[in-house]
Amino acid sequence: MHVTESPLIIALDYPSLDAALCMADQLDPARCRLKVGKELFTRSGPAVIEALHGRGFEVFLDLKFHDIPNTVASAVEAAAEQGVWMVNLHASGGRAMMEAAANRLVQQRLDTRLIAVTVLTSMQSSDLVEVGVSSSLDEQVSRLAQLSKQSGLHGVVCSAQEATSITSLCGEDFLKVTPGIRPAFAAANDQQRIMTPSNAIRAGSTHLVVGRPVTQAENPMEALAAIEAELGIKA
Ligand SMILES: O=C(O)c1cc(=O)[nH]c(=O)n1[C@@H]1O[C@H](COP(=O)(O)O)[C@@H](O)[C@H]1O
Repeated sequence: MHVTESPLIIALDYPSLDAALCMADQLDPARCRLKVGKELFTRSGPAVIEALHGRGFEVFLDLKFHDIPNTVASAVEAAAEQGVWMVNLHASGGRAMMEAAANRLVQQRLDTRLIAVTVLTSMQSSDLVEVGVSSSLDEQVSRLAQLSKQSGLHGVVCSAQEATSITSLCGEDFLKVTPGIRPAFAAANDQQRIMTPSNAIRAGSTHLVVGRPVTQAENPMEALAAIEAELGIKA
């Protein structure tokens, strides 16, 4: 497996193994990590993880688990046994769920990073009100980040807009994995809390998740190169 210095994680949000591997084959494990999400994993299963590992990529398995503690701990264990670099769950599942999952990785000596989604980057304040959360969006993200840290997780998924405050609350080493990354040339799509790649790094994001700005670009490799240039990464 190649361990890259790049903060970039490319989201392989494709409907088939073939389409995902077609993109992976244009990419280089020295340049980025890859994220496998719900659609691709539901269609292709663990075969996609194996195929990406075989090409030298570190993989973030993004299935955002949210269930009772024993179920989530067992699912996280199953993901980690496939050798993935990172796996995630929803922090709103609570302390007992997160502790069970984190403890399971320690007990089984599994070296996979476990991170928690705070508030989805597709949500804004009014969406939180609608689901009965009365605190502000920033307060909710901070609360869930601190709970994730106390529960033994390695970091969180948040928007880059919250990365600075999470660093001051949870420390530099606490991972801030930020989707909603939108270079100036890209459309926001369904993302609400967005930031450019360079501003996200300046704000303290440790990893940037980029999907459609690269995968749906007319020329994906040119789009990736533009993001790398913005970040000062030499090709
Ligand atoms: O956990 C995630 O990866 C995630 C959390 C979140 O709050 N927002 C979010 O967009 N994501 C994922 O990050 C990716 C973003 O893709 P684009 O919006 O196409 O760049 C998608 O695969 C989402 O499933």
